[in-house]
Amino acid sequence: MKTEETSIEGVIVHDLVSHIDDRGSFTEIYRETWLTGFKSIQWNIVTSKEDTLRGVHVHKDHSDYLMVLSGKMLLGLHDIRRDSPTIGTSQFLDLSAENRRAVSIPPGVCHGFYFPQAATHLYSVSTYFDPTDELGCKFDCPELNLSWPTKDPILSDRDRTADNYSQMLDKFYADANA
Ligand SMILES: Cc1cn([C@H]2C[C@H](O)[C@@H](COP(=O)(O)OP(=O)(O)O[C@H]3O[C@@H](C)C(=O)[C@@H](O)[C@H]3O)O2)c(=O)[nH]c1=O
Repeated sequence: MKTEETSIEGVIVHDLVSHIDDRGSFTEIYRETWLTGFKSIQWNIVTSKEDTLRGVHVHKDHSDYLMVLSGKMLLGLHDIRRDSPTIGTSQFLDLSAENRRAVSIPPGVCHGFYFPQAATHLYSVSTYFDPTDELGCKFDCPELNLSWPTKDPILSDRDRTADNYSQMLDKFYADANA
């Protein structure tokens, strides 16, 4: 397993190694000794229909470690941490069943998951689910500087009626006491 830094401090790409043989493949997806930056205490599996977008969300407490098991995900990232050298930086990463990349996302890095085709992803988190740690904004807020390849994706009610960017920042900094 090889890790790569990204243009956002603390977002790490883990290139997983697949062992392929006549039967299929075998891939280690997590070892406690890998530097995901946090201890995973909850694991989730999520299916999404074609043209679904989840997010954009940001967490004050928990980190995410995610990978795609089938299909593709365009992962949009945007840093709002006041103490980060990469505050304001945005980036897209491509994840797929084929490229076997796992990504660690720390608190304070906004993220949205877009699925151009039906997909299943697996992710772990560093704290148990807490709805009060689920801040976010509308996926197409211009301040995110993320040009999604969709204008009208399938969204949850929460994401469709989410805050605008400045409301999200106000809540994040108030909640984070940053
Ligand atoms: C996140 C979560 C949701 N749920 C429930 C709540 C709800 O009924 C259903 C769907 O939840 P949501 O609509 O919040 O799922 P979703 O919009 O996919 O939320 C996720 O989005 C991505 C972008 C992230 O950043 C994740 O951390 C998480 O916020 O599952 C749990 O039971 N446990 C959990 O850990």
